[in-house]
Amino acid sequence: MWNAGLPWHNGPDTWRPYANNTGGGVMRNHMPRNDSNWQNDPFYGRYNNVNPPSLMAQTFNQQYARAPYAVPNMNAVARQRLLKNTHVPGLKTGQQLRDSMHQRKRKRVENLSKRFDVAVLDVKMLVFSEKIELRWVHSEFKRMVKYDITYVNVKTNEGKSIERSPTSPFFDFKVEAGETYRIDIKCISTSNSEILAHWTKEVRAEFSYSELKTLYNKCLSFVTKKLNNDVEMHEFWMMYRCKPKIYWDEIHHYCNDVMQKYIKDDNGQPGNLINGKINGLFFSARLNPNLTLPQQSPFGNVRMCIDAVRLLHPDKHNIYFADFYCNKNMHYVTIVICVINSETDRYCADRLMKLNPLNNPFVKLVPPTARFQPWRFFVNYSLWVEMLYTEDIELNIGQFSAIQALGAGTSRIGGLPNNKICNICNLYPKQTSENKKNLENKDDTDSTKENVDIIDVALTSTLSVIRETNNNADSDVVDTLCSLVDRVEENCLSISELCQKQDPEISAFVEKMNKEIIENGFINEKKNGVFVNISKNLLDFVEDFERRRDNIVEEIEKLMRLNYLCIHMNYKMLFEKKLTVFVEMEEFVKWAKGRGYQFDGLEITKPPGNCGNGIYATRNFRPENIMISIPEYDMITAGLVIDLPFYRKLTKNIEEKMKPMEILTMFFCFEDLEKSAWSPYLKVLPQTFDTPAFQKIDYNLQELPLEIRKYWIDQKLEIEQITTKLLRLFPELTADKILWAWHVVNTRCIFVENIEHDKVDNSDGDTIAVIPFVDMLNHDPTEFQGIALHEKVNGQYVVRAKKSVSEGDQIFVCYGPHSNTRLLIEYGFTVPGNMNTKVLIPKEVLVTLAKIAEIKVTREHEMILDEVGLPSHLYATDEGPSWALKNNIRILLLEHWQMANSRWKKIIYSHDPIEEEVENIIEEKLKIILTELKNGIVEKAKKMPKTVSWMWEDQIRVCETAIKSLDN
Ligand SMILES: C[S@@+](CC[C@H](N)C(=O)[O-])C[C@H]1O[C@@H](n2cnc3c(N)ncnc32)[C@H](O)[C@@H]1O
Repeated sequence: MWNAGLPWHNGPDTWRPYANNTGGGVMRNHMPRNDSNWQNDPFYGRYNNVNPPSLMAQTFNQQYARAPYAVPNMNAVARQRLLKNTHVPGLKTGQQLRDSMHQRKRKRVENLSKRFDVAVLDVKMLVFSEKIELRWVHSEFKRMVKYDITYVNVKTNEGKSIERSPTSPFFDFKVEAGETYRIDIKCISTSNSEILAHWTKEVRAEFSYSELKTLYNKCLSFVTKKLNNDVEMHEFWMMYRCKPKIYWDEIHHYCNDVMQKYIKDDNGQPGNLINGKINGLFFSARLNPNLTLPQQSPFGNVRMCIDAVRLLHPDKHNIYFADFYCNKNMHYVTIVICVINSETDRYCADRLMKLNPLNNPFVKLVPPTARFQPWRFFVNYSLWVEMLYTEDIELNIGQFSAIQALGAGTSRIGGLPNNKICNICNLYPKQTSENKKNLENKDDTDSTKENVDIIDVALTSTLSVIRETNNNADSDVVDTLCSLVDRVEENCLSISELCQKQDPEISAFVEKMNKEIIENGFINEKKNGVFVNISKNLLDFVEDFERRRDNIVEEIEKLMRLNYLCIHMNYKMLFEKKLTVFVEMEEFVKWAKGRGYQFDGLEITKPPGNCGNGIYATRNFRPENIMISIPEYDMITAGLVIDLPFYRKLTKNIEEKMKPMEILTMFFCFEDLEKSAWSPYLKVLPQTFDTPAFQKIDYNLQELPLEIRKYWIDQKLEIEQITTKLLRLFPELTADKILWAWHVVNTRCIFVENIEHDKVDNSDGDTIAVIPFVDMLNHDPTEFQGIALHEKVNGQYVVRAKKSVSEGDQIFVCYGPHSNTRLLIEYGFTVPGNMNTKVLIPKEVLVTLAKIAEIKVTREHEMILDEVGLPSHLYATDEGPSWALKNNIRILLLEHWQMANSRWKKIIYSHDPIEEEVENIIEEKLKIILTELKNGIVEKAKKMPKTVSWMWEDQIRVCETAIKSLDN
């Protein structure tokens, strides 16, 4: 039976004491059992550390019985040699390397901060894995300054310097994920070159939260893609960690039997948020398809097993998603396990994606169904789940067994690089993200980077040959060999070396390896054959590579040439587009100033996110200050358009009058991008819109909340009617052009009371205008600082500051107290945490709910409800149900005698406060009504497709807030 009470081994090995193998001790107090009833015995669960028969692994003893030379003693020279050569994560040698790296980094940062003794610039920074955005406050230093920005990759020392004027206090640059950049911004006087202020920082290019979330979603779709969203998981009972014997030796001899966590290496996505940031110990829970523990590991020849519940208990641990990547064949997900409220837990809670331990597709815990039953644990097997436990672990909580090693612990110092080509797990797969770099290196032989992968594959297969060949070999020796192969690999993978065709180096390494084997006396009569085979394989590999290298390189070059062509074209297009956008905006600003628009202290910039352009303050404004002023004659109104010679002529034969919306839509359909007097303005207008109408999404009416249905129907009707009419009047137009023009007007027009015009049909009013520049202001329903008004006395349309505005702020206005559904349908965006969400309760629904709340509703009540005509609305604010809704309930609670002879009017329209007793009943009934309403919406939401379910969830939240306020 697997490790059940039998001694670890009977040999004279000195490291035995830490291996909890004596049959006693806290974790090992089980009795060896051979019965088949283990599943039914609660004592025989995960807590007593005995494994079900399906988990039984071969113990060391079993292996020992078959292979007399398994795990022999290692002589001191060999051990020394191994320590020197082998890179085993967690082993002191590697740790020292990393410690000194960190020390150097700290020193660098300290030195940097000492360099300048001047004011510190206030810089805000957004870090992504592919770019870093900087924005700084230009306030104290008035006009006569410039900003020098330098960024340098601290590893390669490559970087750039650029200069920025005070009107452009922002900059962004592309980065390599995982690389650290030193950024310096200096504010320099242009008159005497004195440095007035300075800011510097070393920043690692790593995932922003949204990037991590995208990676998480990619991982989710990877694990759910199969079998109609069924996640492939198997149960496990133990978590295990395999390492070379020397690793455990070291812990036993030098670390008091405490396995210390160590800094996470560079495995995985280079931009992940854990490499070099948190300490941990990797564990796995993956079993063979027949649920037995694997008998081989690439990480070492001794396996430590720990009861899963020790490392993974929802009361004690939080788990986080940290990474998703692949190395050619296998996809990996990295799950971080933290002791709740530990330092690492706090770090992870701020940066990583927390997983629900009871419900996630990677490592799932199932609570006991009865008392004394143990927790159950499941792990996904469609990808490799790496679990990083972030605390130290005492060796005595584990059980140890010997297994077959397939390697030395890692095949690269610092970790294996991920596969950057894979579309499944890369946010920016190599083909696209490295366009620029590849283009710049077009003729550089570095291009043979692809070679790396081929050689990588070849070496991996060499390793597998070694594994196969030396089935019975001493695993310490195999470890040494593997580490040497790693070193060969590390050397040959240097691209420039490879391209200079320094393959002899590989041969030199192989030779060196052979010498090492002989020097250390590993070879004796018995094993000679095995090692000759191994070295022969390596030599074969080198020769084979030599033979095929030219072909390989030629093939790759062919591919690269093709690739470059595409990359070059794409990059050129992208660059040209960016440049065009920039130039167009400058042209627009010049054009606007030329027409008398005033907007000193403002500039148009693209804010983060997907919201087009926005207006930013480049200086402070006080409340009431005018920020924008536009001559009123420049507002684009229906009256202005219809009087323009071109449109007068165009509409001369049209007898019917056109409405303002139709005229403005016609204007944006016909204005010529190049020849129009508004050309610079037309060029900065958006080409597309995110509204459902523009995206051609047709909602099923029944799936929309009542609150928005009418708005959606009306919008569709308006677009349909305007399209039909404009196509009839101007057959040269297309429906798509009309749709675009209608959107320009609808998303940008502003309420203005226009003077009546005899050629404009103002039967529905004439209150819209498109006002260039002002229409660049984005919406914020709560924090808006701008109030826009037509100041007729001054003949200007102005935007004033409602409150103080600081330099660097984006200026917002409020488009209206719109719910997110309305914002989406009308403007194509939503606002997180929008308090204007509204739940509409139509009269019929209110009456039905009132009856459920045992209110006796009669025809008379309904007639009074109709006559009073108050809407029954709920809003997301926590002030409770609206006065109107309460009043409607009050109406429904009227007694028959109170309604007779219009007596109800005195009650309902009275200014006296409602009596406390009545108020209490109203609230009691409202609570029942709203709870029923909420339950109804919850049921409805369950049936809704994803595209609209958020709308229903918003409605549920509003109901819950109202119910809660009644409770209070
Ligand atoms: C009057 S325009 C504002 C200027 C616009 N951003 C541009 O690039 O021209 C209205 C449009 O701006 C975008 N927008 C405004 N406020 C937004 C916000 N808070 N979030 C996202 N997009 C917003 C929406 O696309 C909306 O249709």
